[in-house]
Amino acid sequence: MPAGDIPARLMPVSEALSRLLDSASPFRAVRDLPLSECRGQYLAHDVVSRVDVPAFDNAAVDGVALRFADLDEPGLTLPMPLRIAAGDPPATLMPGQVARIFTGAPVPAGADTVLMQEDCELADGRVRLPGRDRVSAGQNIRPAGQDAGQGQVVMERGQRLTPQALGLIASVGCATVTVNAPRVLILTSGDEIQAPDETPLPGKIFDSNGPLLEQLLRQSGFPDCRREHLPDDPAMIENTLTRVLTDPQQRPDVIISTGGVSVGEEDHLRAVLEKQGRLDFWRLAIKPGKPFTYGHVDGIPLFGLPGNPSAVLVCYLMLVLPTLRRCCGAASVLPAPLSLPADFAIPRPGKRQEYLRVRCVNQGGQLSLEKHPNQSSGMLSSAVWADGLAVVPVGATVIAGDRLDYFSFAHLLN
Ligand SMILES: Nc1nc2c(c(=O)[nH]1)N[C@H]1C(S)=C(S)[C@@H](COP(=O)(O)OP(=O)(O)OC[C@H]3O[C@@H](n4cnc5c(N)ncnc54)[C@H](O)[C@@H]3O)O[C@H]1N2
Ligand code: MOO
Repeated sequence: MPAGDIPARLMPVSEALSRLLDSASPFRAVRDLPLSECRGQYLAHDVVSRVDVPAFDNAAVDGVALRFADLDEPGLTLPMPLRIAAGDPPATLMPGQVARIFTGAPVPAGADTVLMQEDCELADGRVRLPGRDRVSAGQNIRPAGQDAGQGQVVMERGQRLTPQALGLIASVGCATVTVNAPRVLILTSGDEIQAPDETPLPGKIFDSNGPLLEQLLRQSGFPDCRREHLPDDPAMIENTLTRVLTDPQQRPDVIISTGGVSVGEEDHLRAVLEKQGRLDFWRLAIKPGKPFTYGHVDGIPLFGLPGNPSAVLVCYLMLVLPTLRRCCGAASVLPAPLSLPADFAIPRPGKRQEYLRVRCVNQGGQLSLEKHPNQSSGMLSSAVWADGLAVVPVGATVIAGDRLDYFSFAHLLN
């Protein structure tokens, strides 16, 4: 499509997402990291357990270990010559005896059941036991390999390293993991943009997209990001792209730009992309975010987000992040939305699928969605007020009580 031509139809969001996911190729950049440094990142390789977890049958409670077959009528009293604490080596229990045992300690060979100390009477090296009818054979024993078996894949490539995943990986004896480590270049654009620490100048605005995108990336597991700013000058945009693509120290794996992709005379990014690389598609039926642009330069994917900050937020969460996750090998790239009633109306059908900045509120135990009164894509205060996005499909109208798909920010960034 020659630069300047405007496509007759806006591409549906679902089609754009399918095309992005289909085009996602695995990241080549990976890095070995200690567990303490990789929270939130995505595994590049499966994690295989080095051991059985637990490594041995162990007591789930503080009490006594015995043979179920030794139990009889209530009141039977047996000698307790053994004492086994967590960390002790394996021991053996003789028939007709019980062992004092503590939570996490190895169940001695010969024992098959553990009773809680509250259910017995311990005195003078002997134990008075309950009757067999009050006990189940095998109770209170956590069997070896219950959590993970030696050689078992416990975490798969593409899975995210949550705190609980890191705990599991440590439990199977792995101290480092290999994570995807794409370098992301954030390109903000526009002659009107100033850094937030500069003196405000007439006609200029402070850059919010740069900090917004950088923190979105960090929070979603992509800490290796760098920012550059582009003026509204095609030659300088070309030079910057050539420099970063040809210098191995700077060459990114992904580029995310903001601004300069609409139809104005100062919107040059798309034209440069077409000249220097390949434009895959442009203009979606999404609100905010209509001028969303996707292409490649020298084989590197470039997501061209619009300049309006809330369009950046929506396009990142709904289109860019799912694609990055797929490049990491993730099977699931978007959370399932909740279906919640709206407490507002949208009387006129729209031509674009709209992502409203909403809050989920609890009224007397019933959850419902409240919409920020100002949905301008130039505003970020509404995105701070909101805790998620509600989706209004193309052509739909809404009356209060209608259910909408709702994605919380916490869930989207989880
Ligand atoms: N004639 C038309 N005009 C516009 C259309 C259209 O279809 N026809 N689409 C509108 C829509 S929708 C959007 S969204 C914007 C997006 O335009 P661009 O992607 O080219 O973005 P810019 O024009 O460069 O910037 C838009 C807006 O965002 C501000 N901005 C840019 N960068 C930053 C930054 N780093 N931090 C904070 N704010 C930023 C910029 O100053 C503009 O106000 O186009 C509409 N126009
Ligand atoms: O698609 Mo734009 O972000 O609505 O203003």
